[in-house]
Amino acid sequence: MFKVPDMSVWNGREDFLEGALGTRWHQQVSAWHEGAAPGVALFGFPCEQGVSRNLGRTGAKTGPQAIRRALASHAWHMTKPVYDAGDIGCDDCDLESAQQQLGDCVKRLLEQQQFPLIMGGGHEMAYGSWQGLNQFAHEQAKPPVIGIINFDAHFDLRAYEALGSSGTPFKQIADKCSAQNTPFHYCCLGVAQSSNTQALFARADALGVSYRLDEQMGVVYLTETQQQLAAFIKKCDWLYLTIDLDVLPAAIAPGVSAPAARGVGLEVLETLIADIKASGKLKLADIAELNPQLDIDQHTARTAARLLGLIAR
Ligand SMILES: N=CN[C@@H](CCC(=O)O)C(=O)O
Ligand SMILES: [Mn+2]
Ligand SMILES: [Mn+2]
Repeated sequence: MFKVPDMSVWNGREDFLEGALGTRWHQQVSAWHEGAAPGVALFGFPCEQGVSRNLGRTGAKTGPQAIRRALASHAWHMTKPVYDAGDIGCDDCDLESAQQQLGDCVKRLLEQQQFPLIMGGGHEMAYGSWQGLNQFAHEQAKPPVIGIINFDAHFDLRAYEALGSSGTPFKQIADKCSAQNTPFHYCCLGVAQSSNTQALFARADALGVSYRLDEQMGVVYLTETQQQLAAFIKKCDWLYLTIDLDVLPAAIAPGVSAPAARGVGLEVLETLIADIKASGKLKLADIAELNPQLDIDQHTARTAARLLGLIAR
C-alpha cells in the first residue's frame, strides 16, 4: 500500500562553510508533489513476497530505506531536481495488488514528466514497474516499442502457475506482451550458466531474448557487448533498465538473496549504463534485490546508491 515519503531518512553531514556548492543529496531531495518541475522521482518498493515465493533469502523489503540512507550523504552534482515520491509496500496486501499499484504510481510519474527510479525490494518489482510504462505507452497516439534491459545473473523467466515470484517477472511480461500483441524485446546481460537451468535457456531462445553470459562480459569483451546492446537498443523506442544487484560479484554485492560467484564488474556495468543513457531512450529504471540483512558494512547498499546516482545524472 502507498506510503508518503518519510523525509527523516534524508539527513547527514552538512558542510556549512562551503555554501551552496557544499551540499549533499539529503539537502536537495524534496518530497514529490503533483505539478513538480520535471526531474528524477525516487520511489520505493519495500516488498519481498516474490523472493519468499521463489524460496529465496528474505530481507529485501528494507532495501529501499537502506539505499536512501546510502544516497543521503552523496555529494550533490545533479543539475535537475530529485524527489522522493514514497513507497508501495506489500505488508497489507498481496503481491499482485502491490505490483499493480506500483504500476499506477510509475504511470502517474511518467505522465508528470518525471523519470521514475524505483528501489527494491525483490525483482518481482519489475512486473509492477513495466506495467506502469506499458500503460503509459498505450496512452500515446502511436505506442512506442518498449525494450527491457536487465542486468542479472538470472533470466527470471521461470514458469509459473497462478502466482508470480521474483523468478518470473519477465515471463509474466512476455505473456502480457503476447496477450496484447506487442513485441517482447528483452535483453538480459550477465547470465550465470550455473544459476539457470536448460529449461530457462530454451525459453530465452524461444522468446528471442538477447543475452550474454557473465563470462562473456569481462573488459576484453566490452566492445562486443556494447555492439550487442546497441543492436538491441536500435529496435526500441523506449527503454526500461532493471538492475538485479546479484549480477555483480559477491565481493561487491554480498547483500543479495543469490550472490554471484563470478558476476559482472562494476566498470563494465557502468560503461553499459552510460551507453543506455546516451541513447536518449531511457524512460524508467529500477534496482532490485538489495537485502540489508545479508549486507556487509553497507557494501551492496553503497554500490546500489552509486548506480542509482549514475542513472539519475
Ligand atoms: N530475482 C531472482 N531470481 C533468482 C533468485 C534466486 C534466489 O533468490 O535465490 C532465481 O529465480 O533463480
Ligand atoms: Mn538475479
Ligand atoms: Mn532478477
